[in-house]
Amino acid sequence: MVSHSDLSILVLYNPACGDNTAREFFETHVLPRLERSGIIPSAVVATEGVGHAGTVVIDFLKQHEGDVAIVLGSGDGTLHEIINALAFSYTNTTQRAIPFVLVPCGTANALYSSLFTPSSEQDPIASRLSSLEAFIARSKPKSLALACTSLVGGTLQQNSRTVISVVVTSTALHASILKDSELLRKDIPGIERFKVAAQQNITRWYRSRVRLLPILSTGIVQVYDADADDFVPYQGSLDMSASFWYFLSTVNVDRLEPAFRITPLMSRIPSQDVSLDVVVVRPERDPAFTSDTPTTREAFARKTGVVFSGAYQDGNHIRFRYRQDGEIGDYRSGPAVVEYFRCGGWEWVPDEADERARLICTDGTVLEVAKGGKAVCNAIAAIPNGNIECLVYT
Ligand SMILES: Nc1ncnc2c1ncn2[C@@H]1O[C@H](COP(=O)(O)OP(=O)(O)OP(=O)(O)O)[C@@H](O)[C@H]1O
Repeated sequence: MVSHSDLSILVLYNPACGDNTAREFFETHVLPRLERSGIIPSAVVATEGVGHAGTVVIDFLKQHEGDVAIVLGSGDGTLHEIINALAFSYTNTTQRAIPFVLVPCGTANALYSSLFTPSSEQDPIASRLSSLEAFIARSKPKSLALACTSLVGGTLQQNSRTVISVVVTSTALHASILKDSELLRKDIPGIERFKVAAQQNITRWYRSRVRLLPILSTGIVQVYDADADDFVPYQGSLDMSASFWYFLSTVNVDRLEPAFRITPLMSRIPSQDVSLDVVVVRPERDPAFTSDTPTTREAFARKTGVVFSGAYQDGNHIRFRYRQDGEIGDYRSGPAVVEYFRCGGWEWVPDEADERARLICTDGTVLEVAKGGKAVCNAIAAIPNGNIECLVYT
């Protein structure tokens, strides 16, 4: 195992993330803790704006060709920026492993709160230093899975691009929430803004064609079976042409906020393969559905509060089923409200007439599929450029 003195350590924090206290937290807790352990960073840098984190990391890697570690004080967005800079702005010819020490300083910190389950009993400062303590104790870092999404086809050339996410890739309601919540950031800096944006979008449905892609190593798509309380091979059609209320996939995380456990099986039944967990809500599966009208959508929206409540109750929403009259609850039988898949990837082909269906969220950044185009998302184990493996101390 590499000792700390053989590592080049970059300490990097985003002073503008979350509630703007990363600098203070690093000066008061992180840097003194490293010093007390005799660990001397090669550089300590505060990011200066959008994109800066990626530049700093690439410069650091060019200057330090041996083993490195990055102590990162930020939210998920800064990690996302770094990974995308490594994928698309870094010329790399050798295989490299880049371990991150995460210090949660952002708004939601989905990755950190998935890796270190939050507990109200824990000291609030110590609870933010768990990855740092694992690094100091020289624990073995764990590999991060990635999701690679390409926006392809369509007429707008400038929209053809590829993005890598480390937390979430979504369309439908979640992408709408992220788009609208950015406009609320100034007035509502905390995670409350996601709830406000959810209310603004709760009655929307998104028309699209979807194809679920099998896990490469097994050739199958799995679906959660509430009776078995386990994944089983999915026997339904991998192609869906439908209205979607929710369509969201994650890698690495079982929650998007400390208490919002949207893909709980990510941690409860860890995947042995390179895969994504996908949660889908198709309103037309509701036994009470007859036709798509504004009234139907409003009635459905009134019921969906239960789905979100379930996600906040330790991810219980994945057990919910429809009663014959369309009521949603933890019933013993009936169609699943949330379809929960584990697969190798997915394709999303938005209906050309449905503008909002073209939104794709990758780790909080909202992109748009060109009219007539599609998004293709695949789980990958490492950044393809030079095969860079990203790891995290846990
Ligand atoms: N000095 C800076 N001033 C303003 N913005 C910055 C600065 N440094 C970095 N940024 C930008 O801040 C954005 C938000 O950072 P980050 O995602 O880490 O925090 P967050 O949004 O508060 O948390 P989370 O992603 O967990 O919700 C990033 O997109 C990054 O480009």
